[in-house]
Amino acid sequence: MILTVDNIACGYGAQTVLSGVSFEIHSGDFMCLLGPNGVGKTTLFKTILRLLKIQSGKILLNGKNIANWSQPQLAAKIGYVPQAHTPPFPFTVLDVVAMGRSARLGLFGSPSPADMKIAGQALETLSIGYLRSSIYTRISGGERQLVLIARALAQQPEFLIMDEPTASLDFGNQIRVLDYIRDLVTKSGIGVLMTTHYPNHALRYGSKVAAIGKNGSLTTGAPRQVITEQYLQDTYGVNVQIVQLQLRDGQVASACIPLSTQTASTAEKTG
Ligand SMILES: Nc1ncnc2c1ncn2[C@@H]1O[C@H](COP(=O)(O)OP(=O)(O)OP(=O)(O)O)[C@@H](O)[C@H]1O
Repeated sequence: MILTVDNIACGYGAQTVLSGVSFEIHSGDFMCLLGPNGVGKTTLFKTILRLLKIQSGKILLNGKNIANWSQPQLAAKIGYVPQAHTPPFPFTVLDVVAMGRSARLGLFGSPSPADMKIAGQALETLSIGYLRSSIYTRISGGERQLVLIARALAQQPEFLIMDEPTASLDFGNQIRVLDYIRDLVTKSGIGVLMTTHYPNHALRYGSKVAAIGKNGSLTTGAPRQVITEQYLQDTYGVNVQIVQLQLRDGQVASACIPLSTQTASTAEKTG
């Protein structure tokens, strides 16, 4: 299965946020999307999910334009993990996760016992089965994020679009969730597109990276080719060094170390 974003422009009303965006995600890809605050990552996601009207260009699944697909049709293929939010109604965690099943059923479909079982399994997979009867509005922000991931998994999609899924997680849960997503990609062949503000997450976990620069231009490729010291300096205005390390298990990994908030050129002038 291939998700193709073909030269799209997206935004709000007459205002264009991003244009000329093209990339492909294949089953088994773990693509990390990097870019500064406010550049348009969430806008792009909402456009792919057809929550926002596309301004121009095409989005294709296996070569088929999804422009006229119904939401349940799309939900059977693409799951979405939004940034954690507090909903107005105090649903139980299990009900929230079961909504992932309802997304596939349409507006009037209600989840069957089999759907509730899949929802319960999604909670167990993320080791949060103990939260199933808790009220969603009364759990922590990190727990809510895990519940939203479980909801997307219950949808059993072929692609998963995740908007900063680790943003409110503690260090341990960040690594557990990223490990879990990588396993899911490797074992089940699902394709993932995930935003992160951490270049190290993209270097360590991404099989591909799409990086949006300050001017809205998008570069895609292998993590080490796209995440360069120059990209990070130009985009975020920080002086960084990317180092290669041999890990205890023999693997070689790259990591990005911030040196200071001065750009390289400022550092040269003042140093
Ligand atoms: N509902 C909206 N109506 C009009 N403009 C919006 C709306 N939502 C976002 N924007 C604008 O669109 C631009 C892109 O916002 P978006 O949320 O896509 O950025 P982002 O890259 O996801 O940012 P962040 O990294 O901070 O989450 C911003 O300038 C924002 O102010």
